[in-house]
Amino acid sequence: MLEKLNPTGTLAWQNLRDHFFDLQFVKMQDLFAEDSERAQKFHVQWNDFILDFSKNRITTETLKLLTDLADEVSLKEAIEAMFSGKEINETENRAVLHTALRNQNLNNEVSETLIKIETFSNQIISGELVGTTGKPFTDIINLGIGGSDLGPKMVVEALVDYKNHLNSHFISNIDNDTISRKLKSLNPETTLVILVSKSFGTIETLKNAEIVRDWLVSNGMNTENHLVAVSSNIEKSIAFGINPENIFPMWDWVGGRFSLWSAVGLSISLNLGFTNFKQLLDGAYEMDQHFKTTSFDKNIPVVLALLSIWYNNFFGFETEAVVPYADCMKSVPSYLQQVIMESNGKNINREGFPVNYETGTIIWGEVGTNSQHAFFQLFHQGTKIIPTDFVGFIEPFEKSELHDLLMANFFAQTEALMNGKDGGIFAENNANDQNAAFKSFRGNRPSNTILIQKLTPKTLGSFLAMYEHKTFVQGVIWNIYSFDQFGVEYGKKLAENIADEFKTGKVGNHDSSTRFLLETFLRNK
Ligand SMILES: O=P(O)(O)OC[C@H]1O[C@H](O)[C@H](O)[C@@H](O)[C@@H]1O
Repeated sequence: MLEKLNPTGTLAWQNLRDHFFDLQFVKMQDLFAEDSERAQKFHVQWNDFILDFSKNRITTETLKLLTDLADEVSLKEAIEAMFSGKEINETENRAVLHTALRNQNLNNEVSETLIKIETFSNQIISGELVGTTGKPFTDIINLGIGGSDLGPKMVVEALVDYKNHLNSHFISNIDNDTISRKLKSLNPETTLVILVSKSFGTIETLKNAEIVRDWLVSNGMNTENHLVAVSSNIEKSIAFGINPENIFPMWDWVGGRFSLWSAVGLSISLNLGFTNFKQLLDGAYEMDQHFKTTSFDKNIPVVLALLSIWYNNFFGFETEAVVPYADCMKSVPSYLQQVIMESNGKNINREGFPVNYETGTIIWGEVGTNSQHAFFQLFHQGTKIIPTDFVGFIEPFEKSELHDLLMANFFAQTEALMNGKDGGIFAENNANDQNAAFKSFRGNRPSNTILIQKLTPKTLGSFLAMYEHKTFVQGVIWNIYSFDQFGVEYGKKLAENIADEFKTGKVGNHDSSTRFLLETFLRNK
């Protein structure tokens, strides 16, 4: 399957370590001054994308050594193993084939499901399929959590300009106040509910589903007309009362956090129309081809992954940020948190031993310019360095001068982070200002600029696949399994035990802190 190679034992890693000692204090300002071709050397132009990665603490030698590392850990073979459906999710004995969902030449069940999604979406959007009382649907609730929520929610929000008349609602958490507030605002006659759960065993989704089912029934609705499910567990979906006709399948070879391309994206297709959903898949497919066939030094996901490894494993920068300059992309950071941190938050290598190097990066972010007015102070002058992906679009959905102002900020930030101001606190020209030390900053703070022509279903598809593949590359290099999530599952189990204790009112065997808290909760509720 995937090779089991400790990356720190490779020749490339040793070379990178030596190279790091030479480069650790290098200033990007000097690298730019020395080489007028730097931006030319360190950028990739592909389809509607430009990745400018020249504002990083790298030289040509760094990129060479990083791609050597990718070669030495057999990244090329790993990519082929994933795309060809080998069981690279070895801890769960599963293939990892979300890429097959965007390649319709491959798989019959995928094409059949796509046709089912298309037909159903058209019938709901046109009003051909109606609720129990004969009224067309106006509102769609997506009930799911984690990968069954974050992806579709983020896409529907990001592509708001492509949305049709249907109102979309996403309910994920088991917060009674949220769901009851939401249901009070909706008309059951015109509400369609999609239960999305790969396992059909996630307590949050099942509890919320029961509440919504009761709401429909108590309002005289026939649930067959209002409830559909997306799940790989057909039996449990039927047992819950979903008409088999209304079940959209998914498969164990699609991980939850990679599932928006499957029927989990049904709410995308309903809210944006099937044609746009298909465009999203096509964009991802094109990124898949780029990832599969392009040499590593020009391969966008690979370059992003290698840079992130350079900072995480050699400079020791623990977190990285993503800052999209488009309000509608505000859920992108939380979506990426699941993709990246659930995948690579692992400390056991593929041989089953603890790793002795850093793995999963911490990803966070917020839209620009809002983030500039919130946490960018620390980016510019804090003691920590946060490598940041700046994501911006050349064209807005509607032409406007306001967009130029937004993008002026976008470019200004990466420039300021790299160049700094007044040459740092010891610069001579600061001598006459007693506050000079506070006002100057050293710069040399790395960023990637991801400049995309326009936010469309297609470019969004490519953009999301780009981060999926970045995550995959990092897992391969770190010699960890990126496609299981046993940590999350353990937390679910403990919550179930405590919920049982609440039912009996008896606190079981816990550490003294947990016991104290549970007893206090039970006493005061
Ligand atoms: O789709 P479901 O089976 O309900 O799972 C929903 C979520 O559950 C857990 O949190 C997993 O760690 C996620 O990867 C998954 O997306």
